[in-house]
Amino acid sequence: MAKLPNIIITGTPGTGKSTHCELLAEATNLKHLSINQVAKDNDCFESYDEELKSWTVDEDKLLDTIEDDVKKGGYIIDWHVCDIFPKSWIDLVVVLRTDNKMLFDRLTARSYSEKKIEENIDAEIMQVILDEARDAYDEEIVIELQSNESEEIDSNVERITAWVEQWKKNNNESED
Ligand SMILES: Nc1ncnc2c1ncn2[C@@H]1O[C@H](COP(=O)(O)OP(=O)(O)O)[C@@H](O)[C@H]1O
Repeated sequence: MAKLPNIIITGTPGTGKSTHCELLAEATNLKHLSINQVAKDNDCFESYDEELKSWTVDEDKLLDTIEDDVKKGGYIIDWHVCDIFPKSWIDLVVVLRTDNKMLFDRLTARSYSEKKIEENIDAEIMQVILDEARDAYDEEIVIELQSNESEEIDSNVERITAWVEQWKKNNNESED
């Protein structure tokens, strides 16, 4: 069977991860793996933060749950945490970035608490996730893409799709 790459689409909540992942899954034959959904379906939650109204994920259990599938390749991993996946699983890391004002509007529309909005906006300003991605993976596989306008969604998806096609050519030569 043809080999397929694994891609992480990451970014602060509201930057457009799930929107990009859905379109990318349609454009390629990779599968969208929403880590929030996997954690819910497999009871990978550890503790609940009342103030932030969010769950902490049991990362070991989560990795055990997805390991056999993801190691085969062909997944688009959708999560705001990017640095827990073993380097050997991952071929490309896309970090989505959004202007603070737009991100504020998107998070407000989600009716997040003031504290949760503030924490996320601060994280975006400090480029926390981009730095985590750069620390965890080789520099050349981490790309930063802007996600402010809807036209950018299309061009980002096109660009990543082209990357997938090239990866497939480079990694399945002997099967042609
Ligand atoms: N590049 C963009 N331009 C315009 N709207 C966007 C863009 N990216 C995301 N959105 C909108 O922002 C909201 C959050 O997007 P979503 O994909 O759910 O983000 P995430 O999965 O990162 O939390 C959605 O309403 C989506 O339509």
